Amino acid sequence: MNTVDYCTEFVEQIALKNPNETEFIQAVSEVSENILPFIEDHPKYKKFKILERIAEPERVIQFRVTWVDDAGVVQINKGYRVQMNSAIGPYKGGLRFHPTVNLSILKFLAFEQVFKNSLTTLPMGGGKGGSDFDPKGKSDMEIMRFCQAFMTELSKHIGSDTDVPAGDIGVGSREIGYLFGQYRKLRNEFTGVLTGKGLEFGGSLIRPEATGYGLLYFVECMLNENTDTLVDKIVAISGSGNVAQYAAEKAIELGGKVVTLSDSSGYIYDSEGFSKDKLKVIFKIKNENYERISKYIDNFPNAEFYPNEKPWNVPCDIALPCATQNELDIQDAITLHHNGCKLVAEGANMPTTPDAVHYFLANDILYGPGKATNAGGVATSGLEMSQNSIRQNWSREKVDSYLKDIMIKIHDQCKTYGSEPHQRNVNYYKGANIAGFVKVADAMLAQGV
Ligand SMILES: NC(=O)C1=CN([C@@H]2O[C@H](COP(=O)(O)OP(=O)(O)OC[C@H]3O[C@@H](n4cnc5c(N)ncnc54)[C@H](O)[C@@H]3O)[C@@H](O)[C@H]2O)C=CC1
Ligand SMILES: O=C(O)CCC(=O)C(=O)O
Repeated sequence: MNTVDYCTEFVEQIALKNPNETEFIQAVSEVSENILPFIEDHPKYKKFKILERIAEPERVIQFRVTWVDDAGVVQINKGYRVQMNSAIGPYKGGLRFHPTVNLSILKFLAFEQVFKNSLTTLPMGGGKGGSDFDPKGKSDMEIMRFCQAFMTELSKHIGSDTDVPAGDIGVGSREIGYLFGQYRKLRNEFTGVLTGKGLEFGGSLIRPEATGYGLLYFVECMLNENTDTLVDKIVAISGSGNVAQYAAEKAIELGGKVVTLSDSSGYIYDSEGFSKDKLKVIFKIKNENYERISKYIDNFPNAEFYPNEKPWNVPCDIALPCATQNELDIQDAITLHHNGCKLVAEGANMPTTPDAVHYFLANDILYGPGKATNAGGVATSGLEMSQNSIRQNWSREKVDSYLKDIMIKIHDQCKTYGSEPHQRNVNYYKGANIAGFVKVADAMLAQGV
């Protein structure tokens, strides 16, 4: 069978085995595009069906979450944990609370996480979980009761050496606190079973900032590779949650001019660029008041709000999608290109549709895939696990310097596997997929079928 037939058959099998799981099939297809030709050149991986095995979760746990809302009404949600691969370490990956959560989305996220965690150079397997619970409009007490009910079930399946969840969309430090409190009560043990914890109870400095900061450290590497820097670059960012906020903060610190942020209601455009003081207002709107991004205009009337639109039609040098999956499509890619965008790096997981990725690669736009560029978050979670294990708290400077070092190492791995003869740009898409695969694949080979 030639490589093209092998690829086609592989993806067909995945689609047959996982019917209607659109996002999961998309994630596996994207990875296999680079891995299957690599496997053809390294038959040991083919013989032992390593990619086929990576694409089948080791375990999927689904459970009922029942809780009582403020009006005394019983509510029922679905809870999940996908334990995808533990060949190189305990399952590790976030929890997402969002009404769109389903098995397809969590399997795609868990699959991506396996490769991402491998790239971090730390010993972490891949997992992901969450619920279709919608935190929007819920009171603090409702959030607490939901988290307690969710952890009552989840606690049976996780542990500091088994599976260590963290935050993702809809799960920040408040939710991690409630989840941790419930685990501690149920198990009567104080252990690093979650990351992203508060500093008072085992959290790590820099973890909140890590995904956004790491993204910008990676962008710096991509630019440096082309003897360029972030200074004076116009940066468009989507999202306004954890990743977007700290991506904006670090981009500004490195000399960039950040002009957009967004949420699911639309985007704001500030042609003067956000300053650190303006960002503080956004942090307050989003992290304390849980309000819409359009509130920014009340404070800065010169800025503009575009309801129900994405920020990709704003002229920029660099685009950083930091909101959610498939938020940047082919039309957005063409618009970005025509407006002069030279670099796209993903803060979110799989925010770029496959046709848009191929458009970037074909048009010499530097493209950094999320599994490499947003790995700083989980890497710093790995550093939190290390600190918990040795009962220490490292300084901000120490964690930040580890984070920077890890992002440089991820960039190096992408270069090793993604440099192509006669190509000016590193193919980070290919490099990240192959580098992430090799470590997990070799561990699986060594451990037997
Ligand atoms: N928090 C972390 O450490 C990491 C997060 N990620 C990914 O980054 C992305 C953002 O996550 P966080 O910032 O943690 O979540 P968050 O809950 O703090 O923020 C999510 C942001 O995305 C926006 N958003 C959600 N759905 C949207 C939609 N349909 N259209 C436009 N905006 C939308 C929300 O309004 C919010 O501003 C997700 O793809 C997540 O999987 C990736 C690596 C690590
Ligand atoms: O820190 C973690 O374990 C979770 C990070 C995460 O969910 C991600 O990288 O997408």
